[in-house]
Amino acid sequence: MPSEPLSQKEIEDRLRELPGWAFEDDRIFRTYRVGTHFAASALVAHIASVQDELNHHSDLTLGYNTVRLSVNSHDAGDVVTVSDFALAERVEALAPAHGAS
Ligand SMILES: C[C@H](O)[C@H](O)[C@H]1CNC2=NC(N)=NC(=O)C2=N1
Repeated sequence: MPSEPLSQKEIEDRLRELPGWAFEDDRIFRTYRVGTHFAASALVAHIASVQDELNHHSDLTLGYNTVRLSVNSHDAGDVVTVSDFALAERVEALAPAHGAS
């Protein structure tokens, strides 16, 4: 069942609880910085596992020591929904164990 698009205010209210996350071009996104390239690749693998669990997938970009996550909900017409924030909250919870900031 596709989620409903969130309003601009709902997005802004939710982003206030997610430092480091931002909204642009109908997506929410964040860049994590980690200590090494291999640590960044491990973070990508962990995020991918959670995305499969949630059946909600972001665009993940692996840099030298960064991981950029950008996501919206395709089934709602490529706009931001609660599913995107559910993923963001799960990633925020797992990131510290990877030394990500
Ligand atoms: C068929 C499969 O359940 C759907 O395509 C899932 C997969 N992952 C998804 N990821 C995102 N970001 N949006 C979706 O609507 C979505 N739908």
